[in-house]
Amino acid sequence: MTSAGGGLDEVWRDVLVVARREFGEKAVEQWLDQVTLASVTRDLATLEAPTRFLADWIERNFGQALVRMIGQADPAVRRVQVTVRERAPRREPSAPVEMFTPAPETERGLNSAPLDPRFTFDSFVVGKPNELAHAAARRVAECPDASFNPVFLHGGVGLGKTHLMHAIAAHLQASRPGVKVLYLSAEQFMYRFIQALRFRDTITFKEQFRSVDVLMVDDVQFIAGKDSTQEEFFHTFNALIDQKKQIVISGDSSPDRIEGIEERIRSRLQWGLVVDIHPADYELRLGILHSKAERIMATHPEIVLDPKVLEMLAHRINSNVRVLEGALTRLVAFASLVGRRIDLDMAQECLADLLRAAERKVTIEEIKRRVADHYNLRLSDLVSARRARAVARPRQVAMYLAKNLTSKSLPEIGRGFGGRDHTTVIHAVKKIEALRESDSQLSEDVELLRRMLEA
Ligand SMILES: Nc1ncnc2c1ncn2[C@@H]1O[C@H](COP(=O)(O)OP(=O)(O)OP(=O)(O)O)[C@@H](O)[C@H]1O
Repeated sequence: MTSAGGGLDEVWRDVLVVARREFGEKAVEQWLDQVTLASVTRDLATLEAPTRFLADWIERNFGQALVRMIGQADPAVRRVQVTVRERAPRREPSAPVEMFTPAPETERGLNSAPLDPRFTFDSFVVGKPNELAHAAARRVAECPDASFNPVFLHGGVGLGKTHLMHAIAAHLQASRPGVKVLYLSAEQFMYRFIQALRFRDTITFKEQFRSVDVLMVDDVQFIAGKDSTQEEFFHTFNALIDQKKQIVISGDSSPDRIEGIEERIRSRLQWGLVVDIHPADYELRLGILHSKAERIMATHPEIVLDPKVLEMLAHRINSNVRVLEGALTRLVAFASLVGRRIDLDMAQECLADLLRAAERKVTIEEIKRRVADHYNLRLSDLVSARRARAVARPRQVAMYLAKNLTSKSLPEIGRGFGGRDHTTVIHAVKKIEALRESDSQLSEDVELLRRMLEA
């Protein structure tokens, strides 16, 4: 028989007809449809499959049957080998820039989501709240030897998780171009998985994911409640861990707090190093603002910025870094449009809505919940008539916080605590103010609660 040409195609078509009868439509569709008969030389039939995984699988599981089936057309055939089909020249995996460019849908290669060039270690400001997360990220970026596996970064919205993930990927890309890094969001993981299901190409999907050296999945909470995606993620995760490949994952809360995630995944996510990015404190917020302002000034020398504005922003906007950054960007845009110097007046005027929203953020309900949690009380205790110290003191703390962290009036606060009179609220506020001077434990509790509520 010839080594190429129409004869081979016909033989293969006949083989598929027989295979359909023997193995069923589904098996043929899933495995053999992707294969071609490339040559028959003496007793050896050579098939070509698109991937190594598929080639091995077919040789192992269908080899004997295929010898028999091809043998019906050419009785000389005694052996079958399945090789990997050469594709059109692909991107060289070691070409760093290319690795991070999104690929066309049709391409079978493995591509990271694009990285934001601004998200590097150089531009990441380190402070107490994020120093552990930063150290873990640096460690993986400099030495992805899976000694902590997986590394799980978690924290609230806009605190720098994605920034650190991109920084790791960018660092690896620059320093170890031979290492295959795949960075993508959990949503993209799901999308690719669904595409693979749709085009009945889950084998390629599996093979691609299992061939990376470093897998980075951002916002893993996205797969919560999505059963098949979780299942697939679980298998990918295990396969990579078994091969000692580094995995880095980020989520909006620690693995034990992500709802809707299977227990076995939760426990796997906790295997390695779980690090928390805490909300930025005043110093870190100010540091980040200074760093961003310096970068802006470097490219906009015409902008004049009063340093007091940065202090005011760091003080008043404590929701998250993204909002803080947005405020600065808005100021700069405004200043360059109207040609004004950025001082306190201008900032208050330009950011009035944002500053008001930042103040309104904490609610009495949240305060009560946090305080009840902290002191191990029921929410109803805080609005009850009970006067025992174990309940009355936390209630006073909650009122004090409501006075300081919300713009509610004293009567409104009183109403929020079981319809108490505004004089009770004044008493509570004064009491806690005085106790903060003398009782360090109470002072620490209040500070901790304040920080948690402002985060
Ligand atoms: N320590 C930091 N130093 C400099 N910039 C920071 C820092 N932390 C956060 N940022 C900036 O804040 C913005 C939000 O950060 P990022 O997108 O990484 O947040 P995230 O934690 O991934 O949020 P989300 O949960 O919404 O995905 C980014 O522009 C990022 O550069």
